[in-house]
Amino acid sequence: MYGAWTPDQIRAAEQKLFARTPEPQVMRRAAYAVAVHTARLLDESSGSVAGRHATLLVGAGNNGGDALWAGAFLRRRGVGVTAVLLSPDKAHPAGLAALRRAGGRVVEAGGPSADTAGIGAEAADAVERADVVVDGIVGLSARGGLRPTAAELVRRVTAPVVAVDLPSGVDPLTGAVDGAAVSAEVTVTFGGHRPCHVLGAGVVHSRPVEVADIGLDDFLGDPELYLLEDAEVGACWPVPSASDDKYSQGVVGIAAGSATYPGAAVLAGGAAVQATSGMVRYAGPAADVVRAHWPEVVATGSVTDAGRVQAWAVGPGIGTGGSGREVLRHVLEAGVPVCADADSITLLAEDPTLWDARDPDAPLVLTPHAGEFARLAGEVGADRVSAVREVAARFDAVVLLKGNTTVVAAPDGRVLVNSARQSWPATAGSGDVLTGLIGALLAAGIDPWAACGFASLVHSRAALLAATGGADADAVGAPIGASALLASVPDAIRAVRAEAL
Ligand SMILES: NC(=O)C1=CN([C@@H]2O[C@H](COP(=O)(O)OP(=O)(O)OC[C@H]3O[C@@H](n4cnc5c(N)ncnc54)[C@H](OP(=O)(O)O)[C@@H]3O)[C@@H](O)[C@H]2O)[C@@H](O)CC1
Ligand SMILES: [K+]
Repeated sequence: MYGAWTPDQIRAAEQKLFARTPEPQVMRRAAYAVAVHTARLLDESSGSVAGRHATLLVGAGNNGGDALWAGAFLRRRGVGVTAVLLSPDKAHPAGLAALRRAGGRVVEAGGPSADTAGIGAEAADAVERADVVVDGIVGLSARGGLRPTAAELVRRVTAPVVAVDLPSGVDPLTGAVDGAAVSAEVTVTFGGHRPCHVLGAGVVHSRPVEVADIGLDDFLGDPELYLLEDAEVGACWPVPSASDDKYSQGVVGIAAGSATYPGAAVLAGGAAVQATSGMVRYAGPAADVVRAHWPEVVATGSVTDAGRVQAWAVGPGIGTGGSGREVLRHVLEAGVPVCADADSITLLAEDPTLWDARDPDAPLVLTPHAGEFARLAGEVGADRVSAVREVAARFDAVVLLKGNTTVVAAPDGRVLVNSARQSWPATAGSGDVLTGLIGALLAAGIDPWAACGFASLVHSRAALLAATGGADADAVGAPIGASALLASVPDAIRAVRAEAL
């Protein structure tokens, strides 16, 4: 598990670090890491370092200071460096002096020669002939979208970009992008990830992210966001031991599907079958169809005669009418962990008396997509993390908000995110598979917050495997349906378990 810290948390840690290590020394360390990664990128993209040209886009604060110092270090490797100053009066004085001492060139972004878009001839030329661009426009103090001159310069960049701390134009806290934003080839950050590296559009704009050690770790404290790694999911994924039988590994009940929509039952039930070796019971009108697809499932027509289970997964395809309502009520009264998805979320939103059926001691997991979330608690908005955290606390439930970045909040405020690295899971029925996975993990006794994290990671890996045939997020893939995703679940589990060895 690793973390991401908010700009406020980073700043608080930074102040403590400065009491131990003088600020200029910290900046030089950060800038040195930027220079190392810039030289590496130059080497990779153009085959050499000395004799190449780096253009620094320099804003008004310390982010620009980092870029200027990095430019000074690059000069020592024989790189030609031009700094383009967006706010000449506010450019970091010590960084500017260091670059000039090292023989770097400094030009203004605008000035008397500016074209109709506000870009001076020298700046336009520096951006055009760069072999690499270092983005020091703005970092942790970014507010709103890029200003016009910065946005125009960014639009003109064609060379690979090293983003300092975060790609300019990406909101540091939410990862949202409003207008132009840098798309980095690599982002070099300091001490730990920022939320924008792991949320929303920020993931695509910043990756891969290199975290440089500048001594900040000692002061960071608990992160705002947690992220799981394949190896720990693999290490914790429940598999049978020598003493296990079908009951000891947890029995999950699937209450999904209908005569009109049997597919939801087949997908959710199939996911539960493949997630663990525990037993799967199905209860609902699609019993025959489920049996035909998954003979190992013990299927009955109604939740009232389903038998004992250690967890329920309820909702996909049950409808929002009276029968769906009674199914949900029965499941909520059962006193075992429940994963409520799809129609059950709509039912909870439309009929608040259903909450009264809930056993307060039994964990509840809600897995809405944005539309279901809006029905339950209003529009998500740009700050998805805060919105999900608030709803988790309000309903005393673990809430998993689906999306390209899945956000999972526990009632105590802990938030876990899973960045899918690609969008292949965005297909009909994919959510039903996720629900089955979570249900099986709940039945196996996994903590609900962790179960959501494990399931969403394996779910996104399965989608990637199904679409591309491998684990490379940048590989060429073909569109998949949920059945293909489901069929890749065992391979995805094997892959994460292999990482744990
Ligand atoms: N903590 C760490 O780990 C370390 C941090 N370090 C570095 O410090 C950086 C933070 O520096 P910082 O606080 O000086 O602010 P920064 O982000 O450079 O912004 C500067 C100014 O830009 C402006 N501006 C705002 N929004 C804008 C927009 N949308 N588009 C254009 N301009 C915009 C606004 O100025 P204004 O023009 O409004 O006066 C703002 O004040 C951090 O990211 C890291 O690189 C390392 O050196 C050491 C280790
Ligand atoms: K930046």
